Parts: sequence; structure tokens; C-alpha cells
Amino acid sequence: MSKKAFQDSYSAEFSHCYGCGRDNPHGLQLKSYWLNDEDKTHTIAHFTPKPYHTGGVPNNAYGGLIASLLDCHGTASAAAAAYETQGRKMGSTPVLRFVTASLSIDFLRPTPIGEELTLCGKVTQLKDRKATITLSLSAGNMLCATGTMTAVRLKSE
Ligand SMILES: CCCCCCCC(=O)SCCNC(=O)CCNC(=O)[C@H](O)C(C)(C)COP(=O)(O)OP(=O)(O)OC[C@H]1O[C@@H](n2cnc3c(N)ncnc32)[C@H](O)[C@@H]1OP(=O)(O)O
Repeated sequence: MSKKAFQDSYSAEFSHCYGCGRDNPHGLQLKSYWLNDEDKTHTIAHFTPKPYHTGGVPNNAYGGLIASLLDCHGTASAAAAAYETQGRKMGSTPVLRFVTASLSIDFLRPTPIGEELTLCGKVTQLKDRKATITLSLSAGNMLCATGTMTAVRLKSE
């Protein structure tokens, strides 16, 4: 994908996140995007779990991995939506950076290892510093997990 990922617009100080930091060689380096340029309401990311991401049951991904992926996709989606609402280019200052205040996940069925996963997000509410995001994770047409997140924008100081 040639488009710039949301996380690639994070400033250097925010680029070491375990889940999505481009400067963390030990991390997952998740990259999130708008689903398409016309409809900037839905976000998407992809990730293929490696064998060492197993939760112990052979060929099934670790639940913590799924939580990490949804965590980073959700906060990135919140940031993108906040910039969009303000009509600003992502990454421009003052920086709009969100952290997870709460994350609830339903693990609907086992998530396979070695298959490309699709993460989807939608910011359903954005009010002052608080965003509500609905999330999903699928393998092919199989919905494996859904989530709801509250993300809070960091104060500028
Ligand atoms: C940054 C780089 C990007 C990568 C991010 C990856 C995602 C992560 O893993 S982030 C790490 C995990 N998260 C954290 O460590 C956050 C720890 N918690 C905190 O720092 C604070 O509790 C924080 C920032 C969430 C909220 O504190 P504070 O800034 O004082 O917010 P506060 O003014 O109390 O509340 C703001 C709004 O959020 C709501 N809120 C705060 N906490 C919660 C919560 N746990 N659940 C639901 N709503 C909440 C409040 O009710 C309030 O809403 P409203 O405006 O409607 O009244």
C-alpha cells in the first residue's frame, strides 16, 4: 500500500509503541489507514500472526495479540478522526494523540495463525477529548473478535 499509515505521521516521541511504533523493531508495527479516500469514517489495518504469536492452542493466536492489534488500531482511528474533524493534516501540530481508557473485547471464535487478518474501526462518537470506537477483527469472511474502545486525547502539556 503506497498511502501513508496513520502511525507513520506520529512524531518521533510516539513512534516506539509496542503495537504500532515504526521505530520499535521488537513490536508489531501495525499500520492503519482510511478504508478509502472518499469515505473517511471507516478504518482498516492488516496483520498476519506468526507461529510465535500462538496462545498455546496450536494454530490459534494469543488473545493478548488480538487486544494489542485492536488497541493500536482503535487509538490510531481516534486520532485520524480527530484530525479529520478539525480539517487538519494528520501529524500537524498541535498533536492530537489518543490513549486507551477502556477496551472491551468479545473473542467470538479462534483466530488463525498464518492468515492475513483484517481489522476494521469506526469512530462512533467524538466529543471533546473522548472518542468511542467500534472494532472488529476477521480472518477472511470469518469474524473472530469485536471490540469497543474509549480513547482519550492526551492533554497538550
Ligand atoms: C500514544 C501513541 C499511540 C499508541 C497508543 C497505543 C494504545 C495504548 O496502549 S495507550 C496505553 C494504555 N493506556 C493508558 O496507559 C492510559 C492510562 N490512563 C490515563 O492516562 C488517564 O486515565 C486518561 C488519559 C485515560 C484519562 O485521564 P484524564 O486525562 O484525566 O481524563 P479525564 O479528564 O478524567 O476524562 C476525559 C473523558 O474521558 C472519560 N474517561 C476517562 N477514563 C475513562 C475510562 N476508563 N473509561 C471510560 N471513559 C473514561 C471521562 O469520563 C471524560 O469523559 P467526559 O468528557 O464525557 O466527562
